[in-house]
Amino acid sequence: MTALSPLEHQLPVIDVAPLVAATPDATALAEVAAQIGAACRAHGFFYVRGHGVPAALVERLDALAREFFAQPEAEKLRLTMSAGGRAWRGYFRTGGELTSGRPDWKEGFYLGSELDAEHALVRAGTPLHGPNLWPERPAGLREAVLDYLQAGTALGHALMRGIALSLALPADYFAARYTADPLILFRLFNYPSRPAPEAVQWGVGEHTDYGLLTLLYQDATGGLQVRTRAGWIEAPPLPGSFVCNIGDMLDRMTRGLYRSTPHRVRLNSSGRDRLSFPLFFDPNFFSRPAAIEGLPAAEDDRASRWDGANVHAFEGSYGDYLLAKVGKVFPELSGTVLSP
Ligand SMILES: O=C(O)CCC(=O)C(=O)O
Ligand SMILES: [Fe+2]
Repeated sequence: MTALSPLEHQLPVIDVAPLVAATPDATALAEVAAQIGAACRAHGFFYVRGHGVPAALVERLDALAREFFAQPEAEKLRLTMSAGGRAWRGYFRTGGELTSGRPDWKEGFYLGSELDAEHALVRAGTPLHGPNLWPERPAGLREAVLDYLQAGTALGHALMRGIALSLALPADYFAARYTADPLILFRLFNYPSRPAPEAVQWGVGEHTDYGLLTLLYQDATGGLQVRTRAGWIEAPPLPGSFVCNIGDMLDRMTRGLYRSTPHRVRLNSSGRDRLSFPLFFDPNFFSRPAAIEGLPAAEDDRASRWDGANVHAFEGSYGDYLLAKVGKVFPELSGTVLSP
């Protein structure tokens, strides 16, 4: 593995304004699609700007999330994730998530599309679907999260149009098959600056994301690292942008052409909290992600994958894939959640 590079932006920065525009310009669209295609083939990671998510909304959510995490742990634990049942919503404390088999040094508040208790999927006990758990304080958090989910989901749809065009597919290729009703999961993370126990080496250990796209807001602290083909590089914060990365299902659908790229987060020793908010834009829970026709066969990359999985070979729905992963990450809950 080559040495880490200095803190500079090595990943491409793509202005996606033509994709989110109400009346897109065909030439500009083709140019953005080409940039997205090149970034996905080379890295599976890129920054997006011109995305249309208002800066004021992001700042509001950052301030409210900071206020939430600053509360005493006992207060946060009132919304503990175990109480959230199958919906996988709520708070888990620092050390409560095991991304790659070891505790991560972060605390998190786990959210997703807001479905009320009467929704048919919730009544049927569908895992990962349900009402969010909302704290009493800060009072504005619910509204800010819901606004952000709406804006982030719209951006996810726009980027998927760009990804379809970059593969010479119709712009609605993914929407027509997988994302008319996408699975949206969202987290507020805080990586505290306090020292971790010796056994804990990462804020988040090496992993890939499970679905289609992840849209990540990170504050000004830094710490995200990406494993490119040439070795680990930093993905430092770039104000006003989101980091976008490809998940396992897009790797599967493109037969490995668009790589689900491993990444991790350093321990935070900056002296202040590091906040990050990943929004996971994923295929519908019941859909069965299939390879796009006409692409060359995928290489078997199991040996180089963090989890040894073969994303090209599993059978079943996206929900099946996700539940198998999630049960490993939160062992405390797997018994309750995975039982019928
Ligand atoms: O916090 C970050 O910067 C990245 C988090 C992440 O990789 C994830 O939640 O999948
Ligand atoms: Fe991730």
